[in-house]
Parts: sequence; structure tokens; C-alpha cells
Amino acid sequence: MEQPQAAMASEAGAGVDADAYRIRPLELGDLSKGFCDLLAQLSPSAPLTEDSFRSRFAELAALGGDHLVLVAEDAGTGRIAAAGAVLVERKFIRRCGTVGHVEDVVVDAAARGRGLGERVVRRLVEHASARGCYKVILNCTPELRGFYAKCGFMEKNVQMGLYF
Ligand SMILES: CC(=O)SCCNC(=O)CCNC(=O)[C@H](O)C(C)(C)COP(=O)(O)OP(=O)(O)OC[C@H]1O[C@@H](n2cnc3c(N)ncnc32)[C@H](O)[C@@H]1OP(=O)(O)O
Repeated sequence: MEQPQAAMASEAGAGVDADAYRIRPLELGDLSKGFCDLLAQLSPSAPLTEDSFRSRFAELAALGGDHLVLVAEDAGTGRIAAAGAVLVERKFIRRCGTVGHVEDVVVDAAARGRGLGERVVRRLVEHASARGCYKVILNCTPELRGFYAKCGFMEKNVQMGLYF
């Protein structure tokens, strides 16, 4: 089962040949295309079993467009070169407004610096906008301020965390 197609719009990131990578929703077959290896560049963790991947994929797919994982597939190699996710939060405030949360953005180390990360983030933002979100927010380390500023974000408030 595939997640719904994100809203398509003009591709950002002039540094990348738009045909070199196909940005699309995550598919079940992406497990064998290096999706989890790519995520390990974001946060090292033990490899996922196929069952775990399928089970989480099904949970997310059931949320429809409220949880979109995008990947960028390298047209030449078929490998997953970048990924990112956006979750749509449904609020009571703001007349039952919705907020997009961008998470888990990563570009393969060999493909960085060519505009692919920006393209993925802009597509996630477009999806949130198309679903009526009044804002999109994310947490990142201070070193990434410049990257997210390039993607159109501005610094606001303070991130707090409590880990278990
Ligand atoms: C909400 C979250 O998920 S936060 C976690 C973010 N992910 C990570 O930290 C994982 C490791 N890092 C990566 O995967 C990548 O380096 C990313 C995703 C941060 C950036 O992806 P890239 O494809 O390399 O970035 P991209 O080439 O699209 O850069 C777009 C612009 O941002 C700039 N930029 C990229 N990284 C940085 C940075 N760390 N600091 C400042 N500017 C940056 C680029 O120079 C470029 O500017 P330009 O258009 O003037 O040339």
C-alpha cells in the first residue's frame, strides 16, 4: 500500500538535475533500496527487520496524507538518496487549524551539497500547505540554521526535550 501522492509543484534546488532524482512517497520496496541505511546517517540504529518495516509502513499508510514520508530515488542506481517526513497535527486552536511538523530529513553523504535536501524539504512544505496547514515547524541543531533558512524557515522560539 502506498501513501497518497504529495502535491506536485515546481522543483526547488537549481543545483540538482531534476531528472537525476525522482522525489516520491515511500514505497514498501524501498527497504531493499537502502532506505534504512540512509536513515542510519541521521541516527545510527540496528537494521530493521522486514516485518518491522512493513508493520510501521502500514501504520503510517493508515494515517493517509497526515503522515507523508518522501524519498528521492537516484534514477541511475535505483537507490534512495534522500528522505524526509511531514506530520500534520490537528489542533483545536486556530479554529481547528492544522500544523505541519517536518522530521527526519537526510541526504546520502555522497549526494549532499547539490540542492537535493532543499528540494525534499520544499516538497514536504508544499504538502503541508496543500493540506491547509497555517505553519510548518521543525527542530534542528544550530549548525543547520543556514540550511533551513535556505528552505524558507525563520528561527522562532526554543526547542525543549525530555527523553526516556
Ligand atoms: C528536521 C530534521 O530532520 S533536522 C536533521 C537534518 N538532517 C541531518 O542533519 C542529517 C545529515 N545532513 C544531511 O543529510 C544534509 O547535509 C542536509 C539534509 C542537512 C542538507 O542536505 P543537502 O542536500 O546537502 O543540502 P542542499 O544542497 O539542498 O543545501 C541547500 C542550501 O543550504 C545550504 N546548506 C546546506 N547545509 C548547510 C549547513 N549545514 N549550514 C548552512 N547552510 C547549509 C547549502 O549551501 C545550499 O545553499 P546554496 O543554495 O546557497 O548553495
